[in-house]
Amino acid sequence: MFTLDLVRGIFPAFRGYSQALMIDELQRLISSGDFTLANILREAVMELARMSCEAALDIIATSNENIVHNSARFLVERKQMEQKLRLDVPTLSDPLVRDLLQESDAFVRSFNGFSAFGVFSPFDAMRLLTLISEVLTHLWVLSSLTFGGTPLSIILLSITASALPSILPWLTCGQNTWDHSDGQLEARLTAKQEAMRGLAYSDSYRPEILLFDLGPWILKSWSRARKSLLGLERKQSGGDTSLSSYLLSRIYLSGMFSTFQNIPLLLVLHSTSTSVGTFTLYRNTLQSLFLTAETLFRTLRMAFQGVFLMGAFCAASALKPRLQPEAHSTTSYDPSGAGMAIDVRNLSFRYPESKILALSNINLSVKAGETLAIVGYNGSGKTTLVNVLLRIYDFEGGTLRVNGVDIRRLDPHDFHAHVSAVFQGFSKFSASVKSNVGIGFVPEMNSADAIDAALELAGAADLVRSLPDGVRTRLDGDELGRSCDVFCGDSAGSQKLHGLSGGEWQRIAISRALMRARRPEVELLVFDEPTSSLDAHAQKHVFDTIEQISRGPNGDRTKTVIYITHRLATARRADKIAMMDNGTIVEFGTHEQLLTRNGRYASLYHASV
Ligand SMILES: Nc1ncnc2c1ncn2[C@@H]1O[C@H](COP(=O)(O)OP(=O)(O)OP(=O)(O)O)[C@@H](O)[C@H]1O
Repeated sequence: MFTLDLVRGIFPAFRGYSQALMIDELQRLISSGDFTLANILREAVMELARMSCEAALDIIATSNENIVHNSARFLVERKQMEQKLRLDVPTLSDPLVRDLLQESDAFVRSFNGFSAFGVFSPFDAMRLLTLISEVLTHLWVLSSLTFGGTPLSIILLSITASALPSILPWLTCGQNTWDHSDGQLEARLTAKQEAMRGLAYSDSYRPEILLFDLGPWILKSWSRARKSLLGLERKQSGGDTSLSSYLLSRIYLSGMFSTFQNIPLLLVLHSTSTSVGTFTLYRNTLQSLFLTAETLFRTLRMAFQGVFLMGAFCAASALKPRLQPEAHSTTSYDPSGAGMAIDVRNLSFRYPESKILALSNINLSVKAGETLAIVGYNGSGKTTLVNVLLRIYDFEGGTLRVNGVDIRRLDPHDFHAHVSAVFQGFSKFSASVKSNVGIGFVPEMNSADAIDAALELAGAADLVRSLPDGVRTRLDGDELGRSCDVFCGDSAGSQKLHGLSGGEWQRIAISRALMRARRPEVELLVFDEPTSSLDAHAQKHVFDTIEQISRGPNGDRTKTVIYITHRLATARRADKIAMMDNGTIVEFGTHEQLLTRNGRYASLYHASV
């Protein structure tokens, strides 16, 4: 590629030189009176042959460059996506990391084309080579002409004529020559690719992406759309057209006609000894030199920015997720078969850039298979606590042990494989019911039986049956999901998005959690206000289901369950209750113990029943 790019830089000067020879030949034919159509045709055929050779070389260089460029683009973009999906919430909360990722993203996007986004990609460095070799050959041609005795008047006339066109582009706007064929497919692929990128970059979806381990699936879907899009772009840029039509398009017929435009001039000057070919070559070379030098200067300026952004990309690639333990201290989750035992001592937590602790002095102990209800006033820290327990956030002080092991020694991916949850701000994707539920357990995402079973357990089966297309009905999701179809295979044409009520969405989210909650390896189920929008019947159904799936075939508890609720009549079903206030657990015990204590829980309970 380096060699081809260097050689391509010589083409323009060579082209000008060849055309000058042709003009000189025409001048000689006219001067000598040997001016026949056959001779003219012979010259034209020779020029055509030269142009064909140049075009053939150009085709090889362009297609070679396209292949290398597209592969590099894909690899760099994929690495960026991979990196983004690997990073956890604490890492992404760091403003320095965010800045670094933004610069790294600018570097990745610079691969989309020369000077796109005003930045410089490594491929522009290749063009730098072409530009340098072009400038050098033009200079060489000019010096050989100048020292070959070209009259001063011709030099001055040439400089004036050459400077004008290089000023003109500043006064005019570029034309958009984008080909809109395949526009629909391109729009769909772009939407899919951007939606997947949106998912990877979204903060609001991140808890579910981490918990349900959606990273590999997002990366795969993005890769598929990206690859197709790159193929389409190649087709649009002429990469897939037939060789003959491409060859014709690369032959500069206009250049050839401009040669013939000189014929009247030749007729006027046929008696003088001045070579019109030399004059044309001089004028064209100067003109090209001006334009190339201008581009070279612009490209060099961008090179500095490019180097800086490449540094950011390398630094971002080396970032390590903060929750990832060091390899030497990592241990794997040891399932108890009876649920997850959780022990929290003096735990504290602070949101990034916050001065006050959101959680302080948290102490609680839940035995394997027990049910814990977390209750308390708004803003008391309930959601924050479960997010720390779910390893979405790291804690600042204290200890958190699961099955007797320090949670900081567990790989978050390993830990999350044993957990299922419904988050308070669960994601609402503008996608089919099937996809919205299926992402709860990606390996069974396409299993109709698994999805039906999850819907049945969550009490959402009747709701889905009443939808126009059953599980294939596309739902009207939240902001990101609404802007485009985020799931591969969901693009059922222009099917209208179907809206759901808050309670109906909640059932979908519960079904999503139940996709994996039933699995034997899952030992902890967390529900953050799972039934806040459900009617009394639906609420009972959900809690009966949770009770049912948390027990094995012989009725023994096999999963620990934690749920947040404002309905204290529901909380009393739990083995233990944690009453939270102002970021800490102020009361902890069974329903009866807390009532006997006649504290804050008792007063809240009496107020609610
Ligand atoms: N991302 C955040 N950054 C900074 N502070 C936050 C953030 N999220 C929550 N907080 C603060 O942490 C405290 C606890 O919030 P949390 O959502 O855990 O309360 P909660 O008990 O779940 O409330 P609710 O019952 O209303 O759901 C609140 O004061 C809240 O403002």
